[in-house]
Amino acid sequence: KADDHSGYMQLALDEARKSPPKATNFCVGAVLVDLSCNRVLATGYTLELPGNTHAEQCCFMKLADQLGVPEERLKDVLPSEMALYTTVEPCSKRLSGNLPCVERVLRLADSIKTVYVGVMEPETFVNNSGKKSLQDAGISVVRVQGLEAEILKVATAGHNNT
Ligand SMILES: Nc1nc(=O)c(N)c(NC[C@H](O)[C@H](O)[C@H](O)COP(=O)(O)O)[nH]1
Ligand SMILES: [Zn+2]
Repeated sequence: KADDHSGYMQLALDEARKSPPKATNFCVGAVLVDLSCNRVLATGYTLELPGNTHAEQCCFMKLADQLGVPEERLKDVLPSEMALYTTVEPCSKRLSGNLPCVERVLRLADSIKTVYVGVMEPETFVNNSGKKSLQDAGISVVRVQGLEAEILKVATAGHNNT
């Protein structure tokens, strides 16, 4: 159904709420969906897994773990029709210097057909969007409207919102 997107984005937002607020990142939630059977294969939220992990990264790491492969081999075992829902667009630059999520998504470009985002990344930390590199790789980037205020409130919970 066309309105599945807000359902999955709401699910991603529920995940984001679990993320421990931090001043140096955003609290984000992500959901990986197998479109062929409309099933959630993995969820993730910022800092869910040890280290300075991002929500999208956690989805991929958890799914790779479930499928018994390293994250780098995920592209060989993923179903061919996936969608990634993430409350904030995948990062294309990280102040920590860790591998941006756009790069992680690009590795899976044969499987991930569409990335649904709740908001584009605010310019708090970096001011470039990975939208174009995703689109250049044939991945659609679609805004899911309606949850922006809630998503941003959760995302910036660790920021001194003076
Ligand atoms: N899409 C997305 N998912 C996340 O889970 C997350 N935390 C961010 N946040 C983007 C922000 O730009 C980076 O958090 C800062 O640039 C600091 O970089 P680190 O997170 O320390 O690597 N963005
Ligand atoms: Zn990221």
